[in-house]
Amino acid sequence: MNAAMDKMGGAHSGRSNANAASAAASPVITVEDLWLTFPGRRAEEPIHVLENVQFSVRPGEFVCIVGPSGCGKTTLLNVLGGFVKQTRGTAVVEGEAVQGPHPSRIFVFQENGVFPWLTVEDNIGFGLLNRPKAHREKQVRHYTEMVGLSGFEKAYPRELSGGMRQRVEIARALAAEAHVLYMDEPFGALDFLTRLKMRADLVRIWQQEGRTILFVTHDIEEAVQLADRVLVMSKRPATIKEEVIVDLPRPRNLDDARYLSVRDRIFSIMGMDAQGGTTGKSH
Ligand SMILES: Nc1ncnc2c1ncn2[C@@H]1O[C@H](COP(=O)(O)OP(=O)(O)OP(=O)(O)O)[C@@H](O)[C@H]1O
Repeated sequence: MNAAMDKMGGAHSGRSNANAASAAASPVITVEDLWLTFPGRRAEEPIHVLENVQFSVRPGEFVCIVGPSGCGKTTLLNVLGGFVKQTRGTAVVEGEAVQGPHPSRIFVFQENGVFPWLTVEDNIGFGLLNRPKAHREKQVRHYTEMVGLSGFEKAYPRELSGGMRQRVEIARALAAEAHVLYMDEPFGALDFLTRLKMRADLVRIWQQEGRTILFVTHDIEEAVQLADRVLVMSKRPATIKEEVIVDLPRPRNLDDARYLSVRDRIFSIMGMDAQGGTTGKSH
């Protein structure tokens, strides 16, 4: 067991009973000694993106990944989703080494994930086309309501706001019974108020559903608002520099001194202050 894994073990102490139960279960995601280099095109040098990345995620956990722009956050999700093959190391999801995309692991991207030619209900039911009609309809009704889109079932994406389109994507992922949701800056294109609302709604939905979420964001405040645990990546070639447990009750109060303290700790790990300035040191 390496130092990063050791830290994870130590971090479990003092967590709630529910989290303690989750901690006892086998991890749903295990990444060990993961390296990835993209070959250089023509005369370009190869790009070393990931270096000795290791972490694990327990069932039902909400884990955020933050790190400097371009460090490899999306690439890491792409490896876990089976879209990109690592150069070395292992990525195991639900007990199986990742070999390629899998229907029970679903991506929610920043935008343009919904099918513009399908209505809201057909988008949400898309992952259930091979299931009996009655089951599909029940799931679609349930998740349409859960994400607050009742009344918009027959609307097309062009008739919806950006936040509503993201709700369709989230509902589609949940309806398809994805065990693991990979979310890559899903709220990055939304305005500030919509983003705040979407975060609160996502936490509520996650609490009801108990799915495992791995969520990439640039936004440290967003990570601290959402996550059980934040993995802080270093600059490229990226590794997990540190992981920070966010042991705060939900919904989280953004003025709470404990929230601000966790947030500032992550800024400090990244060598920044909360105003976006650099501190000149990172640990
Ligand atoms: N398919 C690819 N081929 C070659 N290089 C790639 C490929 N995909 C990503 N890269 C490079 O890998 C590095 C990491 O990219 P990635 O998109 O994973 O970073 P990121 O941390 O998600 O960035 P951001 O925070 O800006 O979204 C970048 O230098 C990028 O140019």
